[in-house]
Amino acid sequence: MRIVGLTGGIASGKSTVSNLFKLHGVPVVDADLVARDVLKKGTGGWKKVVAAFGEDILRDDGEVDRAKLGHIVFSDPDKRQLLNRLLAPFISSGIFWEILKLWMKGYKVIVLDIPLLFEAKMDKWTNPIIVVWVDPETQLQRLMARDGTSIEEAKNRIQAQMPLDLKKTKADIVIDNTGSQEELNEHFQRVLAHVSKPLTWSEFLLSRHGAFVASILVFAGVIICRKNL
Ligand SMILES: CC(C)(COP(=O)(O)OP(=O)(O)OC[C@H]1O[C@@H](n2cnc3c(N)ncnc32)[C@H](O)[C@@H]1O)[C@@H](O)C(=O)NCCC(=O)NCCS
Ligand SMILES: Nc1ncnc2c1ncn2[C@@H]1O[C@H](COP(=O)(O)OP(=O)(O)OP(=O)(O)O)[C@@H](O)[C@H]1O
Repeated sequence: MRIVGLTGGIASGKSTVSNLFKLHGVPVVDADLVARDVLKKGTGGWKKVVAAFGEDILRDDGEVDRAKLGHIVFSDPDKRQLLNRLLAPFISSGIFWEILKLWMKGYKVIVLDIPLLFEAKMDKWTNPIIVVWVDPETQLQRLMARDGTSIEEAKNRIQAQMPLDLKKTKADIVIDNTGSQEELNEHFQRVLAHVSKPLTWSEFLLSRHGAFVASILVFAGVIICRKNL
C-alpha cells in the first residue's frame, strides 16, 4: 500500500487538492475530520480537554466551542502545545483505524491529508510527500476570506505552524497553488500520474493483496519443506 502524505500550510489548498484526489477515485484520510471526531462530546479527547481547559470552553449543548478554543490556543503557544499533547494519541489512533479500514477494502494508493504531518513526525509513514504551497500574501488573503477572521487572528494561525517554505524543502512533490483553480487542475494531473505509478515491491507487500500473496507463499514453502523432511 502507498500512503501519500498531503500537507501544507493553513489555507494553502490541501482540502482543494484532496477533493481532486477523491474526484479521481483515490480515497483520502482527513486528519482534520479525525481531530473533530476525537473532540466530540463525551469522547476520551473531550474529557481530557475539558479537564485541562475548564468548562468555559463548552457551548450550552456540551460540545466544545471550537471558535473559543481556537482563539485561546492560537494566541498562546503553551496552551496550543498542551492541546496537541492531549489530543495527539487520539488523533494518531483515529488515523490508524481509518487507514486500516481502507487497507481492508483493498485500496493500493491512499492519501493522508494532514496539516501537521512534519510537526507530528508522521512524515516517516508516508511516501511520497506532497506539499501544497502558496505565496504568503495569497495564503493570508485566502484564509481571511474563507474564515472571515481578522488579519491578527489569521497571522496567529499561520505562525502556529512550521513555516511553509521549510515544509517545501521537505517535500518530494511541491504543488504551487498561488495561481488559479485551472492552473491547479493542470498541475494536479501530473501529480496524479506520479502517485498512480505501479507499486514498488515493498509497497505491494504492504497492500492487502500483497499480504495475501506473501502468506500463500509462506504456507506453500512450509508444506514443501515438510514433504522434503
Ligand atoms: C483548536 C481547534 C478546536 C480549532 O478548531 P477550528 O474549527 O477553528 O479549526 P479546524 O480544526 O478546522 O482547523 C483548521 C486548520 O487549523 C490548523 N490547525 C489546527 N490545529 C492546529 C494546531 N494544533 N497547530 C497548528 N495548526 C493547527 C490546520 O491547518 C487546520 O487545517 C482545532 O483546530 C483543534 O482541535 N486543533 C487541535 C487538533 C489538531 O492538531 N488538528 C490538526 C489535525 S492533525
Ligand atoms: N487555486 C485557487 N484559487 C483560488 N482559491 C483557492 C485556490 N485553492 C484554494 N482556494 C481557496 O482557498 C481557501 C483555502 O483552501 P483550502 O480550504 O483547500 O485550504 P486547506 O489547506 O485545506 O486549509 P486548512 O489548513 O484550514 O484545512 C478556500 O476558500 C479555497 O476555496
